[in-house]
Amino acid sequence: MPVTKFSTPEKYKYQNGFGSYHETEAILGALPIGSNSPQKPAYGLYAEKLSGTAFTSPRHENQQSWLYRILPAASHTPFVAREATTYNTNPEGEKLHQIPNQLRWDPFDLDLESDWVHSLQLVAGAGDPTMKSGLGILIFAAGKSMKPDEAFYSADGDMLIVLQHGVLDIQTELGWILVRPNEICVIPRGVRYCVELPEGPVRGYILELYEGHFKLPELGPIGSNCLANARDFQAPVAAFDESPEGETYTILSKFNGHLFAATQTHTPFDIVAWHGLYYPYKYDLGRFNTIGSISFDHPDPSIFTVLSAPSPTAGTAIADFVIFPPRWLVGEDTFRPPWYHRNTMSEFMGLIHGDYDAKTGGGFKPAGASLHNIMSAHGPDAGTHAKASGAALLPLKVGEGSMAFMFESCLMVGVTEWGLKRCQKVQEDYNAESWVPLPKHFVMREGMRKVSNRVNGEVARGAADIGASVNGKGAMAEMEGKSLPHYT
Ligand SMILES: O=C(O)Cc1cc(O)ccc1O
Ligand SMILES: [Fe+2]
Repeated sequence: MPVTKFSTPEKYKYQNGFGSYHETEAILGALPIGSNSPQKPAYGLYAEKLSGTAFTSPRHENQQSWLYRILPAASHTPFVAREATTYNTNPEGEKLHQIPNQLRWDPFDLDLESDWVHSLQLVAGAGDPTMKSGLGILIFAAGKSMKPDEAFYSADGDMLIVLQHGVLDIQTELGWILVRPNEICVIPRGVRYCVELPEGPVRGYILELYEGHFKLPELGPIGSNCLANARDFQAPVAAFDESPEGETYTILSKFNGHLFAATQTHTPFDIVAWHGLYYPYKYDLGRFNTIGSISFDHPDPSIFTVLSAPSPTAGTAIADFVIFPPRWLVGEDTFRPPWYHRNTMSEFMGLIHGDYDAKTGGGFKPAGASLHNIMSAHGPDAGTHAKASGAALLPLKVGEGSMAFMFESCLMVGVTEWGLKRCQKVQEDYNAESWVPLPKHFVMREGMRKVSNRVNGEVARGAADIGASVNGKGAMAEMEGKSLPHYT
């Protein structure tokens, strides 16, 4: 018998705010007042708590929600393993390739045959969901809606979904979320959902965070606004279905990367009201208030951080989600693209649409990806360098119609067999196309003196000429009366 959905027209309503305590009811009076678990909740509903952090997690990190539903989530048959030999999104099950090479992938194919659950492919990862450590990077490409009698959840982590193509209409236990191009959404660990594809095939990237939760980055001297503003994050309002007699529903669980299924005779989408801090949300990347240098030099890309999942080390993220939106470049006497770089963090990049200003050679395409792992040298390709070092430095808008992004992690990211081989998208000529052609411009000419900076404690002449303070005094004095070129 086909499942009938009785969702209310609340489908496209949201409540705004990041980390806000939300409360919502689809029937007036369904939320208890002044207590969480009354002896008899209104309308015969059951109260159920969904904990996203330990009970004893400090107040500023504690995330949980109270749900008021027709039947508790526990009312189902035991889970049984499904597709045990074929389904694997687990870094432990796959042999991860830890390699120092720069990697770049051609666009991942659309897949018309798969639904959301079966479209998930682990491309890279670090850590282990059983230890709640690390992260997984997945690609999804689906062409079919999940069945209306199915719901899926991941016990492994919070999923940050970066949509590259299509539209996701996601029915979650806590309400509906419509994800459109240039929007992202986060579905927390354990929340059950069903993905419908109202406009055909979808494709994109997922960062699954096995530990902690995403936060807005600190703003430091930037002040109290800019980057992603809290009010632009949108959480669903409660919306529920009722289950007609005789229907069976399947709950699919991703548990340590493997798939399990249980059945129940009532819809999992039966939450009439909820309140709390643990809920799915979406964000339109177009609302990001991008900031940058208005004088000289290219700042660190951390100024483009949308969301950050901190590690216990201050300022060091298990994963940062960073975007490169359209923006003005006005830097004077500045090489404007990203500098050449080796990083203690790993950098996985993707492109939602348009071009990325560090790679103009055409090899980094929408729906493709790149990985510059820990200390893997990278930077602008030869063509970009030639163009940018000779360009007239007029104000320039870059990235018009573009959106590149980066998952940056303090962890060494391993690449799966699928990511390295089976997907057949790895570009063999990435280095050869990008950096090997870089010409050498330096020529040792007559009149250029090789000096050592410090000879018997005295400042060497060559260093003083460029204004370096070699012995902590003296050299800067020579600068007096001179100004740096960008202020002339
Ligand atoms: O393209 C990259 O590698 C990402 C990146 C962008 C930037 O503006 C500065 C540093 C950096 O790693
Ligand atoms: Fe980089």
